[in-house]
Amino acid sequence: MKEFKNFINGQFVTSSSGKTFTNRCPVDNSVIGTVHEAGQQEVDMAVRAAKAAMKGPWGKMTQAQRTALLNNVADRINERFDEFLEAECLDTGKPQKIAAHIDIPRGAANFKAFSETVANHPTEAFHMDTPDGLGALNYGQRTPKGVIAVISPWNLPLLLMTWKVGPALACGNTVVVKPSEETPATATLLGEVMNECGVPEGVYNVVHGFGPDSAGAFLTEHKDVDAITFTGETRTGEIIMRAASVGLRNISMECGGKNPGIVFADCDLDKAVEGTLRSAFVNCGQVCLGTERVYVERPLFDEFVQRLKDGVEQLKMGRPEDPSVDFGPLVSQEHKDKVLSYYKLAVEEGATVITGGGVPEMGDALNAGAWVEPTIWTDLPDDARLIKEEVFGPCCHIRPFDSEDEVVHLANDTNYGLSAAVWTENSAKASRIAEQLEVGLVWINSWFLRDLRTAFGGAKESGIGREGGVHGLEFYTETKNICIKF
Ligand SMILES: NC(=O)c1ccc[n+]([C@@H]2O[C@H](COP(=O)([O-])OP(=O)(O)OC[C@H]3O[C@@H](n4cnc5c(N)ncnc54)[C@H](O)[C@@H]3O)[C@@H](O)[C@H]2O)c1
Ligand SMILES: O=C/C=C/C=C(\O)C(=O)O
Repeated sequence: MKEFKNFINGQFVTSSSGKTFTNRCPVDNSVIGTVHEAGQQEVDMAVRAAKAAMKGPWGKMTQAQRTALLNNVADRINERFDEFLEAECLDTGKPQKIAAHIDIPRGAANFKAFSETVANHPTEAFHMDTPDGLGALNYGQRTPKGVIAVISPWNLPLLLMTWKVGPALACGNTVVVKPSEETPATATLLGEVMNECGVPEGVYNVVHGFGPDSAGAFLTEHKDVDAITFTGETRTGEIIMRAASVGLRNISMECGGKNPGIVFADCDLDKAVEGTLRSAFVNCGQVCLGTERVYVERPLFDEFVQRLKDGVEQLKMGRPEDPSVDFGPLVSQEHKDKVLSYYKLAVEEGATVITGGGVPEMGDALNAGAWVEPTIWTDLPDDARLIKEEVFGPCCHIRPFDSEDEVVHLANDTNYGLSAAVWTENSAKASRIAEQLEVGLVWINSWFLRDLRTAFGGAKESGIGREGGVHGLEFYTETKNICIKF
């Protein structure tokens, strides 16, 4: 039985209120351990420690010293790779094969990439004329914002948390992280790594708990938090924006999606099927960038539906440690109930179920887990709730289209605007479509291919702001203009 404590000022601390909650593994609903819930007192301690650390050794380090420390953190994550892998897969139930390829390596890489960005991006400089003819020089200086609150979700816990902690620390800030209550393990383990690498106390803090009336709300409402970076549901983002409005604190929001996949008849069909299989079903469909609406040009429609169905029916479900397994459970019983309610709704709204639609028979021990079948539907009307709302499960709806204009209209007919995948061998058409899509990210003939130097974020209700590369620097630093009169 494990214990997950808060990590504050370099120490693992229990909750002064004595409040705890149970962390369960969604594979079989077994108990992993007990999590110590942070109350107002622990959140105050964490923010105080983070604020003090800005004035301590961390605040006085050179960029090169900080970079060296963050590189050590990345290396240490890789040295303790198997522990991170096991912790992440117990919390989420995801196959180790996937986490070993995506979550843990990116968790480490996030600590390396942004030090390079900080070192290699200049600030602006402008010479200006003045009436006396002598002129003046303006130049920009980036300074850390201070204490950054990081609120992260459960679907890619280490990856999405370090995607924020990496640049925040590379820019010289300190952080207080509130990981999802579903996945406390890797954020806690990272506390050990920070200590092992000699990251000064108070630079990285973790408070465990829930959203409302718990650590999430206490942290985002805290007046000494200077900026908040959030990944999660759009409705949660709205609540956090309200909290951030007090004291005009800056926010970065990476929220939900209802992402289209657009498959033209001139695509490379093998690649389009394989790519859509990944984009709709990897991580049990729990990826914000995942495809939940697939539009296929009519001549290819029947063949594509059949090929995707065949692919889905070959996915192997099972325990995370089995190397042949591609498909795990959802993250929790609660999320399973939500996804199954959408499976029921789809049928009520008139869907034809091409495959799946229910709960798989997994055998005795696993039947208590959060398993659902990967599911494909066709024939839903464009205004169905299932076409409008994010399910965040292993499912997609496939609909035929006849023209470029029609598919652009269908793809954009949503409140969300995170990402899209376009499949065609005609690059002029691909660019034409990509430029018309109201999203933050378009992949052409690929999906979730990430270059950390590029802008990442969503349009419409999928988010506010961009992180990644220099865009992250804009959020994690305050740019000061210094004007020197000659
Ligand atoms: N755009 C992206 O980059 C991206 C990436 C991953 C996930 N997501 C989105 O995240 C969602 C799934 O994650 P989730 O269910 O963990 O999201 P969620 O919004 O329920 O929770 C996210 C985090 O916010 C915290 N939280 C909840 N209420 C809060 C409150 N009132 N104040 C402060 N904190 C609060 C939670 O405890 C958790 O740590 C999906 O909508 C998905 O699309 C988006
Ligand atoms: O579930 C959402 C995945 C988000 C991925 C990233 O933020 C990233 O790759 O940096």
